[in-house]
Amino acid sequence: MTTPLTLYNSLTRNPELFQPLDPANIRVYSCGPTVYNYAHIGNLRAYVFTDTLSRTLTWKAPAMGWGALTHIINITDVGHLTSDADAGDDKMEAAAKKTGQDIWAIAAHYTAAFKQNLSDLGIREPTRFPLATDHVQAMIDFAVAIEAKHCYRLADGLYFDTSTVPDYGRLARHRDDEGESRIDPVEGKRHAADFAIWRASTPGENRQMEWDSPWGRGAPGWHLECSVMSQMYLGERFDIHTGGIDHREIHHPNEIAQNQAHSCSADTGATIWMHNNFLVERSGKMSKSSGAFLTLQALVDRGFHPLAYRLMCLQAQYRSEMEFSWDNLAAAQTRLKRLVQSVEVLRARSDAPDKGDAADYRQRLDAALSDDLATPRALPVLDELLADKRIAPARRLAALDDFDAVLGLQLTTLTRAALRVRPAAATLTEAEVEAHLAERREARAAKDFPRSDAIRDALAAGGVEVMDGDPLGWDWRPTL
Ligand SMILES: Nc1ncnc2c1ncn2[C@@H]1O[C@H](COP(=O)(O)OP(=O)(O)OP(=O)(O)O)[C@@H](O)[C@H]1O
Ligand SMILES: [Zn+2]
Repeated sequence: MTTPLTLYNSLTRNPELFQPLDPANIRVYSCGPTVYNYAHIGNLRAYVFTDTLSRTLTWKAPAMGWGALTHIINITDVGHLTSDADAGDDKMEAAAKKTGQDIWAIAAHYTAAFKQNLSDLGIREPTRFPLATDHVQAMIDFAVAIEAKHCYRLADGLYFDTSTVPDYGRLARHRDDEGESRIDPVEGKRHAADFAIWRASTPGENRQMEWDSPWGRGAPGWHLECSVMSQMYLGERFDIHTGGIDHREIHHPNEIAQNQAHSCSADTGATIWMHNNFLVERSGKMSKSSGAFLTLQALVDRGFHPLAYRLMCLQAQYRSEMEFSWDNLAAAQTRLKRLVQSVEVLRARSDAPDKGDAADYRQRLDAALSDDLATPRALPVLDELLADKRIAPARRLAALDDFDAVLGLQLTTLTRAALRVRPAAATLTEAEVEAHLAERREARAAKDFPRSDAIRDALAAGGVEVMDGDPLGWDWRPTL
C-alpha cells in the first residue's frame, strides 16, 4: 500500500496532497547559491532538504505511476545584492573588489566548491545547474515582454510595479504597514515593494559583469533570474519551487509577481512553494554575509564525516529550526557509526531464519516521508528494521538498500575507516596509527603494560584516542 504524498505549501500555509501537473515529468526548481563565497552549512541544509524531496519523489514514483523528475538548481553568479531587496552592492562584485580577483574566476571557484559539497553530502546532482550569466539575453527578452504593462523606468534601471499583479505578497503574508519599513527606500519608486528587474550601471561604477540592454548597460535583478530559468527549463507552470525561509519574504513574492505578469494570469508559476527553515547558532541565523560561518570543510577539519552532518539534518524536519552545536554533530556521528556497525554485523551473519517481512517497515518509512518529509520519524524505522531478528540478514540488507535510496546515507558502502576522519590538526598518519596500535597489542599480549600505556599516551598526544572496550567495537577515534 502506498501513502499519497502530502507537502506543506507556503502559499496556503497548509499541507496539501501532491498532484503533479504531468505525472510523466515532475518538475522542481530550487533557488541555488550565490557563488561569492563558500556555502555555509546552513545553505547546505537547504540542499539536503531539496535532495530529500527529490529522492522521495523518485522513490515513490513507481508506486504512484510517476515518470521522470526534472530538478533544476540554478547558480546565482550575478545580481544578488547585499540586501535581498534593492539596497547595497552586488554580492559578486563586492567580493571581486574586496579580493582584487577576477569575478568570473570567483564564480567558477565557488561553483565548483558548492558542487563538491553537494557530492560529499550524498546529494544527487539535479538535472541541470543553469548559470544566471548564461541567460541574460532571455532575461532581457522576458523584461521586454512585461515592460509595457508592468514596469517603469527610473534613473538606475527598470522597476516592477507590484500593484499591477493580483494579490502581491500573498506568499509572504505582508500587511501593508509592515511592507513599508521592510523594503529599502529608492528615490522615485511608486510603491515600497516595487523592485528592480534591471539595474543600470551608474557612471563610474566599474562593474566587471555588465551587459547592454534597452535600459542601459547593467545587470539583471536577482528575482528575474529565477523566473526566467524556471520558465526556460520547466515551463510557465511547474510543480514545486523551493528555497530557504528567507525567500518567502521578498525573493519568491517577486518571482511570483513576474511570473504572473509574463503569463498574464494569477498563476504563481509553481503549484507548491516549499521553504526550509534555518540552521541557527546561539547567536542567530548562520549567514554568509555576517562573516563568521561554518563550511563543510570546517566540520571535516574537526574530524567529522560530511554524512554525519547529513544525518544531523535528517534528524530535524525541514520546517523546524535546527540549532547547530558540536555536541549535536558528535551525537549524529556516533549514530552513523552505530548504523555502519549494524550493517557490518548483518553482513557477517547470513544464516539466520527468515520468519519476518520487511514490507511493514517500508510502509512505515513511506508513511513518514509522505507526511511532508518527516525524516525524524523515518530514521527510527531504519533502526528497527536493522534490529529485527525475525528477518533474515540478507533480506534486511536488501531492505536497507531500498531505505538508503531515499535517505542517502550511503549505508551499504560506508566503512568504519571512512568514518574515521582525520582532523586537520592531526600529526599522525592513518598508517602510523595502525602501526602503533599493532605494537600496543603485542605489548599487551606480552603483559608489558607500561609500554602499552606509553604507546597509548603517544597516540593521545598525536590526537588519537585508543578506545579499549568500546561498545561499538571502534579501535580508536580522532580527538577534537
Ligand atoms: N542559515 C540558513 N539555514 C538554512 N538555509 C539557509 C540559511 N541561510 C541561507 N539559506 C538558504 O541557502 C540557500 C542559498 O542561499 P544563498 O547562497 O543565496 O545565501 P546568501 O543569501 O548569499 O547567504 P546568507 O543569507 O547566508 O548571507 C537559499 O535557499 C537560502 O534561503
Ligand atoms: Zn531564486
